[in-house]
Amino acid sequence: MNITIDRQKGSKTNVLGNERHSDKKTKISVSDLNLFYGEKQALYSVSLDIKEKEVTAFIGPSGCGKSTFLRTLNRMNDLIDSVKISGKVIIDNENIYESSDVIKLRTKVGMVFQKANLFPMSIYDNVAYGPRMHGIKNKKELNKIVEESLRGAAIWDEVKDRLKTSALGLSGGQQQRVCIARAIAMKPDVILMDEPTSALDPISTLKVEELITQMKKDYTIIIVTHNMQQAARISDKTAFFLNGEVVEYSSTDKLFSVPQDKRTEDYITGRFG
Ligand SMILES: Nc1ncnc2c1ncn2[C@@H]1O[C@H](COP(=O)(O)OP(=O)(O)OP(=O)(O)O)[C@@H](O)[C@H]1O
Repeated sequence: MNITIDRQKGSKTNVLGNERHSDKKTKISVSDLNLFYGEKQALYSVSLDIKEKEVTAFIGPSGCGKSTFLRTLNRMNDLIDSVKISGKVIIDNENIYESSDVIKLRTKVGMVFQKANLFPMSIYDNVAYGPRMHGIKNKKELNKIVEESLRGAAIWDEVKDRLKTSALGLSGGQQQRVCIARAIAMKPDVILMDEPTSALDPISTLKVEELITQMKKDYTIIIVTHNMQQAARISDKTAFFLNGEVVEYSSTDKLFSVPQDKRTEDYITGRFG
């Protein structure tokens, strides 16, 4: 496969991968992270830093640990009994595995899944759900959060006249943007996205990609994708995973134009995976 780097406006790196804006703060620092499902090791000594207000993409063949790693960043793997984790994940100077406040963590680090998973309720109630659970009852305040979140997810104009109708009546692409609005409503710093466009048609995919590019001015975004063109289009940094290890991690331009590792080159040129 030939990867053409078709960067959208706002690219922060040049072709050689030299950062033009290297002043960004590290938001997440992962060191020596190992993860086991029972006896089976799924992540091997993963260490990487993620900068704030950038888009970071994880690519790699099926089963290489991308989603597992993504889920370590807001402790979603805690929900699986057999999981054992060692190593550190530091977000804003705090090791998230040493803090007991998982609810606070998942508010700060929101998540959008592969398939839109809206509740069978109105568009309004879907977006207001999280804030209500956090005790916000004031109607005016909720209206403001719902509008701001839907605007932030670039779907306000499409749904503003049908906020009280079922969210499940929207198209798949619209539903996915409402899911993004639902994540935004919790005012996170970081949004994890696990293959958010894999169930969408090309036009909806493009809308979500444009949205991600706009959102990075406010959020740190980490996306798992099978689509290398997508990683090339929207991410600032890319990590290539293989068999539970990070083989290569660099600016997206550099990784796709001058990969340093033969395995990365083989993968991005379609020799395997
Ligand atoms: N809940 C689980 N219990 C046991 N093993 C699991 C579980 N989830 C994932 N695994 C295993 O861990 C490894 C990594 O899986 P993971 O889903 O993280 O890979 P991935 O790169 O995201 O794959 P894909 O691209 O197909 O989604 C695989 O071998 C998988 O079978």
